[in-house]
Formats: sequence, C-alpha cells, structure tokens
Amino acid sequence: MTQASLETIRAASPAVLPSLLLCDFGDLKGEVSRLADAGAKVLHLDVMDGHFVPNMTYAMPIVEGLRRHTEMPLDVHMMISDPLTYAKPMVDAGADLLTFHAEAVIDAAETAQQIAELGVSVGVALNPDTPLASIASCLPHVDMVLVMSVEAGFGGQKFNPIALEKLRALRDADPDLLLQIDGGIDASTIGPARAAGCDLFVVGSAIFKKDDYKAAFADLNAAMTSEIKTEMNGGQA
Ligand SMILES: O=C(CO)[C@@H](O)[C@H](O)COP(=O)(O)O
Repeated sequence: MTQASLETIRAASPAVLPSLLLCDFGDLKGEVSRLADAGAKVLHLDVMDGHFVPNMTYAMPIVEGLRRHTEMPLDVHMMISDPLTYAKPMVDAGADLLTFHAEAVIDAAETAQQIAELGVSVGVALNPDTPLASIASCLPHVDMVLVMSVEAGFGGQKFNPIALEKLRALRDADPDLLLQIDGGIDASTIGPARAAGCDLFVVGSAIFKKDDYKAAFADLNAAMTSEIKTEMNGGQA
C-alpha cells in the first residue's frame, strides 16, 4: 500500500497538493469531494501541536476520518516537537507519507530510519533558515524533502525565495529525489519553483480563498509550466 502510494504520488507529479489548513472543517467530506473534482490527486495534511509551531490544528482522528472518505494518498506534514511518538499512530490512522521537521529532532537520519521501519514513506522538512547541511545525512533515508518557503505554522504568509536556491541545490545533487515546496505558492511563485526542480506544490490560500477550486487548479497548473515554456522560447512568453 505504501509503496503503491509513493508511486501514485510520483506518477501524479508535478502536482498541486491542497493543504488542509484553510479548508472548511465543518464540511471535510464535501471539501475532499470538491478537491477531487478540481483535479487533486494527493492531499496534504497540516498537523500542528502548538509547541513546535505556535498554532494548533488536528491529528489522528481527522487523518483517520479522511482516510475513510478518499483513496487519494495522504501526505501528513508533522509540525510537531515529537514526531517519533506520533509516527505509528499516524500510520495506523492512514498516513501514506509522513514528513517530520529536521529542526524538531536531534538526529534526522535516525528519525527517518525509525519512521521508515513503520512501513510508510518518509519526508524531511526544513524551515527557511535551516541550512541544507542539516539534512545531508538523512537524505539516503528519505523519499522526499519538503522545502518550506515560509516559516512553518500559518497559511497566508509571503513566499521566501531562499527556497528556490535549496530546491536547485537538491535537484542538482539528485535528479530522482521527490521535492516538495510549501508556503506562499500561487500563480506567481509556482513557475519559479517548478523551474527550480520541484515536483509537489503545497497550496493553501491560492485554492481555499477562491470560490472555484477547479479554476484555481487550472490557473496553478498553467502557471506551473509557464516559466519553463518561456525559457524554452528564449524568454518570449
Ligand atoms: O504548512 C503550512 C504552513 O505551516 C502550509 O501548508 C500553508 O498552510 C500553506 O498555505 P499558503 O501559504 O498556501 O496559504
């Protein structure tokens, strides 16, 4: 199931992943159905503990509830202080890909290996101020790197272009590593992120603040490749 989910995520790439942070939590089932209709292939779930980040969201019961309503892979972004304590409960709840923050743990390589032993795909995330060197030792043990383009904790923040430098460096070092970006992704930032080598684009405001999710996905998908097409046309749009 897990390997299949990772393959589903890879096959869907490049892809826009709606971030379930700014959605209507009073109608989660309806939101999942509207997102699937709009073209979502993977759901990104923002788990926050009010300790690692100064904001709280939800945990296993919501993951488990979503699992019952969709077959889409569930990509769980754990913005929590103690990812190893909650990794197994998250897997049991139905997470397919579990991402922990490098800043939250003492040994990122050891953490990645322990999570992988649970039979789930593993991602490591790093905030804008965290250098790539801090995840170097765990890269052989992860399926994905999540490059934050805002400080983890809240939706609606401004995109930090330092993420583009990190994406380029990671892509140059490994053409096959799955790369995800999160924070301030909209029609103006998704193209540069794609051109920097990113595969998965986590989007909150630019979907959930729009009435028409289908139109939001269409705009993002068109903008995703616009910079690459422009480069191929020698700078002409
Ligand atoms: O994890 C986070 C924030 O910590 C993100 O998933 C944001 O929620 C994305 O929202 P926008 O920046 O797109 O509004």
